[in-house]
Order: sequence, then C-alpha cells, then structure tokens
Amino acid sequence: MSLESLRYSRGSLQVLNQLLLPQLSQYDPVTGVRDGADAIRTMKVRGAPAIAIVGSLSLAVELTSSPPQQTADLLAFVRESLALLVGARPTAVNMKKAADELSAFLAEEAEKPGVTAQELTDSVIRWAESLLEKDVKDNRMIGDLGAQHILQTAGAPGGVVIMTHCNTGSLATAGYGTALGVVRSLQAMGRLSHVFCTETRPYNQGSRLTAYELVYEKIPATLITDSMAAVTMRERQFSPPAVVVGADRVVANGDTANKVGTYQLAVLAKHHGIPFCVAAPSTSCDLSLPTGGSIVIEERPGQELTDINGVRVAAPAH
Ligand SMILES: CSC[C@H]1O[C@H](OP(=O)(O)O)[C@H](O)[C@@H]1O
Repeated sequence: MSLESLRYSRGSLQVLNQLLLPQLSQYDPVTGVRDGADAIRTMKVRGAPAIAIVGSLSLAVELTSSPPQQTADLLAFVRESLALLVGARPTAVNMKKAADELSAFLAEEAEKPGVTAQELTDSVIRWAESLLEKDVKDNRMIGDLGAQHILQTAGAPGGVVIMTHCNTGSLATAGYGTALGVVRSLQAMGRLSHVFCTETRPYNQGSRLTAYELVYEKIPATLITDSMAAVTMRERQFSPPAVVVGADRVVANGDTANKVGTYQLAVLAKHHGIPFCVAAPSTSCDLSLPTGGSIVIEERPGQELTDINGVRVAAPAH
C-alpha cells in the first residue's frame, strides 16, 4: 500500500499536506477552486500530475456543492476557475493541458441540443474524476515499460541500482508514481538492488517525500545529499543501470524541464556512462513549444532556500 496524495469521493476532497511531511501526516480539506489553487501555489500539493488532478477535482467539489443554475454561469465559472488554477504554478504543463482539454470538452457538450446546466455540470465532474483512474493506469504502464527498458540495458541478471531526484511517487501523482513507478515495478519484478534518492534542495522533496515513500514500502534505498551524486555514481556499481527522473514539462524536441538539480545529474550520468531516463506521462508533454527555451521556469521565494521549518540557515541578504 502506497501513501495517498489525496482522498476523493464525490463532493469531498482532502489532500495530504506535504509541507508537514515527514513529521506529520495531515489531510486538509479542499472545498473549492480557491482552496485548490492555494494548495498548489503553497506546494501543500505538488508534482506535475497531482497538480492537475487536485486542481480539476477542486473544481468538481465546488460544482457538486454549488452547481450554477444557468449554462452561461457554468461556462463563465469553469473558465475563470481554470485560469486561476493554471496560474497557481507555471512550469508543469499538466494543469494547463487539463484546462485546455476540459474547456474543449465542455464547449462540445454545451453544443448538444437541449442540454441543461445540470447535465453539463455533471459532465465536468465526471471528466475531472476520470483523471484519477487514468493517472494511476498511466503510471503503472510507465513503471513497467521503464523497468523493462532499464533491464534490457542492465546486461546481467540480478538487481539493478537506480538513482532518482526530487519526488515522483504516489505523492506527486494519483498513485504509483512516474520515475518512482519505475522503481516500484523493478521492485515488484525482484530486480531492484538499491535506490539512491537525492535530498533535492531547497524544498527537500527527496529527503522529506521520496525517502518517506521508500521507507514506508521497505524499498532498499539510501538518501544522499545532492552533492553526493557524483561520488555515488562513481563508487556504487551502477554498471549501466540508470538515473531515472520525472518531468514537469517535455517539449517538442525532447527538451525537459524538471526540478532544479536534474541538469547536473544528467551531466554527471553522461560523464559516468550511466543511462539517464525521464519517466513522464503524456499529460506532461507540451508539443506546442518547440524547444525548452520557451518553458517558463518557476522562481520561488528566497526563504524556501534560506529557511528550514521557519529556522534561518543562511545569512540574510543585505
Ligand atoms: C511526477 S512529478 C514531476 C515533477 O514535479 C516535481 O516538482 P514540484 O515538487 O516542484 O512540484 C519535480 O519537478 C518532479 O520531477
């Protein structure tokens, strides 16, 4: 059983407050779109797929509790809500893609003769709910296919050694995970020897979230600092095996945006002759952008670097 990033039933959404992990597992209610956008913006909920799913379900719960009576009001509310949710964080494409797809779906549904506002509302709710099952199904496929790919390059029987960055597990998705899904599939196949997860400063997705998931499921792993990555690659018999990471956005030429620190791992992997793999669902792909130069890279408050749990660990700026 994996950790759950969210708990949903029609009309009710709760999210695991990832700002409090690993010290405290607390589920916070999300009663509507503003709650959903706040949870995403503050990184109470994070991870490209989870952002889109929580954002979409926050719209579904608000529509369940307060369904607009007129079609025009529904269309305006959905449009404004999706704009708010997309604006919560810029780099991961998943929420923008979900917003575009939902908007197109709703426009098509609204063209149907005699359709009522309630029928349209119910369609939007069902569309949002469909993301949950699809995400887990996608992640299991990514995990199995990624594991098979890595084993083909392993060149030897027995377990493989993997390094991963940030958090791409059940806490970043609706379940199973992407890069961590590959780890789970290798473990299920009996072909995982060890995982090295990087702490991933400054938000510490690796130490606070990935290590938490791996320990919770008794997957053999070692937490390393980001600065340990190079010596770990040199000393820990990767052979080949692989560095496997997730993605916030993959664009048309294959350029990939991911958590800061990913680029240096790619350079190190190349230097050490270790395959570097990106595990991401199609919901993280943005073919409208030709190269990575077009991706908006998020910049967050400096306190997320200088403070840990409210305690300053760096000299204040002038
Ligand atoms: C499968 S999640 C992909 C992506 O999300 C993480 O970013 P954040 O924790 O800031 O939302 C990280 O970049 C992961 O690789």
